[in-house]
Amino acid sequence: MRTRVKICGITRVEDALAAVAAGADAIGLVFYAPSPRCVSVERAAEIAAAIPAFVSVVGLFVDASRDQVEQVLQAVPLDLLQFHGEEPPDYCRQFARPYIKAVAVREGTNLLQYAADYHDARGLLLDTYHAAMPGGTGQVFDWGLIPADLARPVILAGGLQADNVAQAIAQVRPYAVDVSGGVEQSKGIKDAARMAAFMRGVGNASV
Ligand SMILES: O=C(O)c1ccccc1NCC(=O)[C@H](O)[C@H](O)COP(=O)(O)O
Repeated sequence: MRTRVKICGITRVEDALAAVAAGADAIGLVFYAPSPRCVSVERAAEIAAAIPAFVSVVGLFVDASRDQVEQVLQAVPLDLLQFHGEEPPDYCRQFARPYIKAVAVREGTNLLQYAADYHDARGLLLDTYHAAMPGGTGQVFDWGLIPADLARPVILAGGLQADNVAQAIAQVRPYAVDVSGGVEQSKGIKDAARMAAFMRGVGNASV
């Protein structure tokens, strides 16, 4: 099965359409005010309305209040929620949407325990730990820290780009890969040629 691809941090309709044209399976919308990739609810609704059938729209939150998530859900037809902070399992499963849980990985992170705790997550998104940033770091982590027998689908993130994604897929064999900074021309502005090159990199992976 081809490795699925999510392109995260989309802020413009034209970038969303370019991601779809390049072959992305999902796009991510960031609802986290400190991020340079944060979108308003109005902009998110506009982007989501432009996405054709069979491409998923994922809403990313970082330790948001329940009310904030519900307000977004009322205005934006999200297919999936991505929780990118310290949200506990009961928080993640209270919404009428499936979710994926991001984990900031570093030496000592017990991924087997995360897989058990978030047993109903549709995937664990493994991203690079950074003391000051919850995500979008542009940095790779040590893929050797990922156990081979993780009980949830692995979505690999962190510093992926066209020239390392095939190696990442060959080594980790994730269900999906997630990219943001590696396909941008500047923060929040995607680059159509880089997205296409990234998709070619995924296609070149031997698994
Ligand atoms: O993108 C952000 O600014 C961001 C801010 C806070 C939490 C999460 C955020 N992004 C999540 C992601 O898009 C993933 O972490 C991303 O795929 C990995 O980013 P990158 O290393 O730039 O590819």
